[in-house]
Amino acid sequence: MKTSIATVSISGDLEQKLAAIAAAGFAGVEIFENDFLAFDGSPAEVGRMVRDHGLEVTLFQPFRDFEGMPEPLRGRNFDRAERKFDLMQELGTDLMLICSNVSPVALGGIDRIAADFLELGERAARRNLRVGYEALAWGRHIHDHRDAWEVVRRADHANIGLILDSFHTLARRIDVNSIRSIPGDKIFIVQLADAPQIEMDLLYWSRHFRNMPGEGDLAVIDFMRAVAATGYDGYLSLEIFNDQFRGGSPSAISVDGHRSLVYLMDRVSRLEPDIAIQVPAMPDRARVESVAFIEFSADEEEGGQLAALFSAMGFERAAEHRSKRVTLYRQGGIRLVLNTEDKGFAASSYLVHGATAYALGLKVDDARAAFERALALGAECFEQAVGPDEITMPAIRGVGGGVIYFLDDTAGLARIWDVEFIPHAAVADTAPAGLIAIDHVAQTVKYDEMLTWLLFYTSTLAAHKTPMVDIVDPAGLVRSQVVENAEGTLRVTMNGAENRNTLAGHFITETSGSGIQHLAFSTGDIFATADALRRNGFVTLAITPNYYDDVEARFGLDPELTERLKSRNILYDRDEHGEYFQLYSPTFGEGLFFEIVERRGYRGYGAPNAIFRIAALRRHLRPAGMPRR
Ligand SMILES: O=C(O)c1ccc(O)c(O)c1
Ligand SMILES: [Mg+2]
Repeated sequence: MKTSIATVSISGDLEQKLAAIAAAGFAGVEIFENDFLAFDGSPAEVGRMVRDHGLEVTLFQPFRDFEGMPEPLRGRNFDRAERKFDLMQELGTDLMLICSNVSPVALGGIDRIAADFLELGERAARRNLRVGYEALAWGRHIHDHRDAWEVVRRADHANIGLILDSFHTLARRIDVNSIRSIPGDKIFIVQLADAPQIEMDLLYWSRHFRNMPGEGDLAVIDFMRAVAATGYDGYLSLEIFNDQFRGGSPSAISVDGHRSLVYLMDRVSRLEPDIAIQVPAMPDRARVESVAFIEFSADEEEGGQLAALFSAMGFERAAEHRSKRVTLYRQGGIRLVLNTEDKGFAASSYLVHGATAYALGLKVDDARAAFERALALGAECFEQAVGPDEITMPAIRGVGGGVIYFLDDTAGLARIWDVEFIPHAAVADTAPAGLIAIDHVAQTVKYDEMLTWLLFYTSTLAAHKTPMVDIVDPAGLVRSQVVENAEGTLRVTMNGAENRNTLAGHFITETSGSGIQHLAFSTGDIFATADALRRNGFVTLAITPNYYDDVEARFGLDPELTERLKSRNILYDRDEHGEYFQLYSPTFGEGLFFEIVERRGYRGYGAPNAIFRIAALRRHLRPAGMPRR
């Protein structure tokens, strides 16, 4: 498969853009005229720069307001096109993109437009150039790829073809199956973009909110299936107008872009196995069976505090690592690993981020396959020296530089706990609290990394994302989106912080980056759990009495239930599937905390309660500017 990206999709000057695009693995680049105009060098120099990076110029664009014009504008447009043909020849590309005319004086008329393209085709042919016609969703007369195709068909010239752009087709909800009857060789290039589903003016939506395939809500897979069915096997070119990307990291955005194309085509080739496009072979998305463990890094002192907290939550100190200062805590199906080594990755993570949950172990159907797929999608492999009796778990780097380990039932990996750890003779300092499993892992990320990690998870693991919700923090909005699988065995909530004053923003600032901010454990009986926790000396986050008045009124709760909730600081929510109960620990360190939930059919995450628990959690934070500990 041949991948390309338009220079407008990323930030930086032309040199920075090309370097990032090449490093991410693209083969081609669309040169946007403005990037060229702003560059202090000749077209030939730009062409050389592109080729020096091992890239090809896939097209030059955009040429605007060409077709269906009255004289003398029509004549001038041909002169203008000839000038750009000169430039293209110097640049070293044979394809020009003409987007449909938006001028109020454009005359329209499909045969008039076709005649203009026939004449331009003749001129292009003299120079061995080609021209592709793209219907902008807001074009004056042509705003549907079916009409653009009719123009191309009537022009009937070898050097005139069609350019498809998923945004324009999908934004207008045009039936993508209409693409299946277009001959593949008349499609000169395919541009791809996704976008979040928001109701707004088409032009504004397109120019500011496009994102990478798989990052938005449009049916880009269906679009691409239809394109693939035509036999098309040319470039797949990202054209992403996005305000955030324009200001983002050129390399990170390029890596996301490349991943999005590989992932898209992986999905398409599984649905349409006979397509002409060659798609890299890789294992299918990994099925997550459970969150097998969470590993914390800390020094001795904070490690002791965390251990006390685990103990208060009813965890049993189950085993010690044979050779390292690593302790395994267990309760129900939950494993927490506390690493207080002063060497190795955990120690360096502690130095940089403080006491955090730096690693996530996922039990998948096939750990090797999950690892291979992640690498094929551009994930960074994680390796560190293992001791003589230790097992190497396949691992990659995840959010905030943390680690994701893959485990499975194969003999080598399933035995890890027995091989590496020595069990304790029952040392339960406290009574179990009925915790069963990890309900969800909550990661806090910088807002402009949200799309990166959503794509990372959904492309690697068999999981989907849910719509974004706003979480109201007294100090600002936090955007929250969930990655989960249908079985409910993987639930990762991602909170994107835009400003450092929010609880999430504070966590990012003070721990030097994104990471796991809280863990939610499930229980089958939140009231019994709350009582057990209390007996263990666990301090529950205090919720205001005002909350309970409101919740009782809002849901029409039995006052007796309200009282049971209130006396235990349990929050309540309900959706069409059932009820939800939550309680929280105060924050530990720079904002790490724990949650305990009981789901009675409920599918959400208690978003309406977030404002109340955030306000309460904030009361425990170290004031800004005060030294750590
Ligand atoms: O927003 C635009 O004007 C514009 C220009 C060229 C394109 O290929 C496109 O999809 C949009
Ligand atoms: Mg386009």
